[in-house]
Amino acid sequence: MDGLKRQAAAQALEHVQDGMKLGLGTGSTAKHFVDLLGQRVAGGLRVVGVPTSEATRAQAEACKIPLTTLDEVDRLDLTVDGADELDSALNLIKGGGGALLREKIVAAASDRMIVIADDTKWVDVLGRFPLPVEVIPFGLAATQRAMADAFAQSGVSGQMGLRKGKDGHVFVTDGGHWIVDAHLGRIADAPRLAGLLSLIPGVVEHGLFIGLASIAVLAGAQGIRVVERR
Ligand SMILES: O=C[C@H](O)[C@H](O)[C@H](O)COP(=O)(O)O
Repeated sequence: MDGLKRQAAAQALEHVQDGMKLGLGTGSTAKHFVDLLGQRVAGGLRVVGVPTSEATRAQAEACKIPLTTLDEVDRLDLTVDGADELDSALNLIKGGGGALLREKIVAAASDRMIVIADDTKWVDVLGRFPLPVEVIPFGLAATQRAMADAFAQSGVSGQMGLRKGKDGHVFVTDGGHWIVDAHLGRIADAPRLAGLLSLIPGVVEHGLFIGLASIAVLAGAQGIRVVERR
């Protein structure tokens, strides 16, 4: 699986040109991209990157990739990031690693977003992967009740769980928030659910990325498949 992730990352690297401003994704697939990009930078490629997490920042610094921020640059040319699930409309579930908020800010500030993944992430309908929703700790129960209402209005239901870290404590995001994972199974109308979740005051951001990805590079046993958003 790791080999497939690296193949997808290598293919995405072909879209990178000298002088580009890049969004650098987070997760085990994006990690390959940052690693390969670092090799190109060492070979003379000139780019600047905006990392989508503290983990990616640390990796990029170790690879000597020049970094910037969204305060210093206007738009980014391209973001390359992984996904937990994607469908044929190139709508995504992201946030399995807890980086969804910065990932979405960076993707939204980019002219293009390329999603890199092994082809097990490709699904007919989003939702088998639990949907991460980043929330403010204050008023958690009220936020979860509002989330349950949003689920009902968009025709889905399921258990919600507050994410815990490996140490058993509540997982805290880079932004200091918590994550509720919603086990919905099948999200028939992801754009509608995305809109409803965005209206809830205690929800900082959710892991549905609607209309942000322009290209998906999927690596599988049969080779690489490139899908463009219609
Ligand atoms: O928060 C994490 C990100 O959204 C990741 O891009 C996503 O979880 C996919 O990660 P991986 O490439 O490790 O499967």
